[in-house]
Amino acid sequence: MKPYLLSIDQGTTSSRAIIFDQQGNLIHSASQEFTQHYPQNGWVEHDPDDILQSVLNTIKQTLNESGITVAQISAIGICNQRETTLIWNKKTGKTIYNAIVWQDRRTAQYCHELSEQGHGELINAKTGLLIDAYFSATKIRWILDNVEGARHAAEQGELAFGTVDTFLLWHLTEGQSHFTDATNASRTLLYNIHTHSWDAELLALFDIPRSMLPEVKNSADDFGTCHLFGAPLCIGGIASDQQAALIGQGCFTEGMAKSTYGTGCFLMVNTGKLALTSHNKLLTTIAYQIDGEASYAIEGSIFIAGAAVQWMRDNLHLFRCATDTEDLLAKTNLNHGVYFVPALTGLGAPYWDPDARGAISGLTRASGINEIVSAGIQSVGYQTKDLLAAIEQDGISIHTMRIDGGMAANNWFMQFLADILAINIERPVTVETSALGAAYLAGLHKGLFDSTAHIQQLWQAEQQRQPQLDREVVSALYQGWQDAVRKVLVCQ
Ligand SMILES: Nc1ncnc2c1ncn2[C@@H]1O[C@H](COP(=O)(O)OP(=O)(O)O)[C@@H](O)[C@H]1O
Ligand SMILES: O=P(O)(O)OC[C@H](O)CO
Repeated sequence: MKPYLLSIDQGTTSSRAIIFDQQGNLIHSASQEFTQHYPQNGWVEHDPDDILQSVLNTIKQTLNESGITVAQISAIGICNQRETTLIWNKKTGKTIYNAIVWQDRRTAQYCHELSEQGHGELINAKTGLLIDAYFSATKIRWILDNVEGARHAAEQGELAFGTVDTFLLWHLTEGQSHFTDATNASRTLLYNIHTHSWDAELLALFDIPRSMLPEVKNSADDFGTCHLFGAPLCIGGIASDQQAALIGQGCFTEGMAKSTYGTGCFLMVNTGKLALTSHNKLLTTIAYQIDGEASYAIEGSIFIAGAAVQWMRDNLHLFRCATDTEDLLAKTNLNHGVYFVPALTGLGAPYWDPDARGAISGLTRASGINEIVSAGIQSVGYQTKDLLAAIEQDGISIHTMRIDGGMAANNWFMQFLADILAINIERPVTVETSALGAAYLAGLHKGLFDSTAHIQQLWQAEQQRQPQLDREVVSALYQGWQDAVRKVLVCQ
């Protein structure tokens, strides 16, 4: 009997290994943070060894602590921070450069040139994405152009590229599997989301050899076998973390929405079989691919959400622990007039301004720590409202949104979201939704779940919040936010 699923959630700031049962209950988890490297202004890197070791450590820890044996695990699911780019030697498995993280802005100038040259429309039509340093392609190109000998080695077919899923898979299968899934492929700027293939024209544009790229599979598929933990373990599911959260939140029906509040915030709406094109700078992306059939989502991506809380904690030392913010917020009126625009790594959707930088405005002699912290947390709600407005302008209306991620644990924030967005907000019992989504995919592959409808029924609300704040108050607060954002924008 193999009643459990093991999920790996390799995120931006930490790695987690979580064991779930077949009802989607979290049985045991282990997590490990790792170091962020900021070698230059706007650059963000991870040591590939930290990524790998933290994953292996947490798997061992969760197995040891839970007492669950490998023989009781049906399959592994992997979900991962998206877009982050790694390149390694196919023979040795050794990476040739650090992982360039999704937040890294080093290729912003090159992206600007591509836009100036008029490539935006073609790229958007094929990939559903916009030209931005966020995605993998320009990071791959940067490594090939800046690491000595890399381009030559790539042209000789000696190098492999992967997003974090592919990198982990390579090591978990000891070099046997060079695969990714359609959701991860859809974040590279190289994958045609309509023809479901790596796009020759885009590979030529970015000057990236085809031989580096992994084979693209379904999100629930046979990704290989891991022999590292004493007995063979099938790897049966892979999805990028935000798409995995959509799955873990049971958002399989067209129009269902989730928003994940981790380092950044990623709001996704399932658009079913329709790859809807946004006219408001949202992304079109593959939500999941099962049995050869892709479902799509429209997405708004905010680069700094929980990271603003982290920054206020670590750089300004305004509180000791993220959970302390709730007490502080409970004591603070909403109408303090302070706005914090957390453009610490530029602004994502719907502004896409890599050169915008953060600002705190509206300070008076009455302002203090409480007001600044409140402004920081409110900024995540306002940014979500910016996304919701763009989604509505694209013709989609949302009445309920399911939330998850570290910051979703904050009850004050949850109520503020309901108020400022004027929609219902729901939080599930299992907030580790990305890991859960990856586990579900692995379970689907193994036949533990017979359909996505089966998975959808497992979702349970832990808390629901309705809007309470007066509309005029909401409108005045949001107006103040829009004024504050205008002041930091560089690309108008
Ligand atoms: N109670 C809280 N209130 C506000 N923010 C929080 C709270 N708990 C955690 N966070 C924020 O959530 C983030 C961690 O969420 P997580 O989902 O683990 O992120 P990631 O997967 O990006 O590493 C941190 O940036 C942290 O500041
Ligand atoms: O690791 P997270 O949870 O911050 O998610 C990061 C996103 O996948 C970036 O696109």
